[in-house]
Amino acid sequence: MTTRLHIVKKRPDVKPVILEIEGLSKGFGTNGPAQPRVLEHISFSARRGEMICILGRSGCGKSTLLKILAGFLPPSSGSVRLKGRPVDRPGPDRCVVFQEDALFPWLTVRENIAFGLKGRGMDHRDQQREVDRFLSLVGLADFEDFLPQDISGGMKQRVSLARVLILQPEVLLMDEPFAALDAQTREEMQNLLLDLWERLSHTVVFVTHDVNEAVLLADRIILLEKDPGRIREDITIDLPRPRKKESDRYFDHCRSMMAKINQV
Ligand SMILES: Nc1ncnc2c1ncn2[C@@H]1O[C@H](COP(=O)(O)OP(=O)(O)OP(=O)(O)O)[C@@H](O)[C@H]1O
Repeated sequence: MTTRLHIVKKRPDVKPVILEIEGLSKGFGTNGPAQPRVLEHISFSARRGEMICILGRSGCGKSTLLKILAGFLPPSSGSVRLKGRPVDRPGPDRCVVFQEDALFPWLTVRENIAFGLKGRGMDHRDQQREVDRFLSLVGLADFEDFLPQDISGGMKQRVSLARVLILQPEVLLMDEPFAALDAQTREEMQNLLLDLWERLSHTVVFVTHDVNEAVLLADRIILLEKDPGRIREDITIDLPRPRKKESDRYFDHCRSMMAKINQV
């Protein structure tokens, strides 16, 4: 008797699309025919758990795009949908981290992280357990009683990350969150973000004008050109993780991306 071996090819682990941006344009002011559009015909989508970097020169509309995704600004035309639902206002399924920290100065590190959980109907003990988990995830367990004024810029950004991730958003929106930090702290924060992203599997849209940062972080880089802000290229970064900044492949990707950004 002969036995047949059926080799079943495993399907690649393709995650569902959760964020869809379609035909999005944005102008400010009167929007008359003479009014230039800041963003034009922006369309892309993000799969669950993807890390997407929006890369472009200053003034190309990166922050405007992020504010529209957050629901802080309406688009002039086009649509944003999250899990099929239109995004037309801020919501708990999207959280934003900005460059400048937005912590409550009168609350301790612990209270800042716990703040968003209030009113969510969570049992007090579960809340405290969750805060402990996030304090430890961002390495601030020993600083829980400190006020923001008594911790460094990098630590403030750790609190900012913890206080939004504890809310378990579908999408984390980040607008040049580490741009104001010194080089070493910035690298620590990039590694922390990657570590948290791998553990928590949220989708990230990260705005930056720093090519090295984009190549380090992104599954895909969406390169924007300016006047008007349009997608020049949607580039998959196929470098294995963890990425090593000293590797030849990382350096080659940065160089090629630098050449692309120099053309926009
Ligand atoms: N509320 C507003 N009213 C009018 N114009 C605006 C407004 N917000 C942004 N703009 C204009 O839109 C353009 C894009 O701004 P945006 O901040 O989105 O760019 P950016 O790529 O994030 O720049 P940067 O990297 O310098 O932060 C700029 O010309 C800016 O002046």
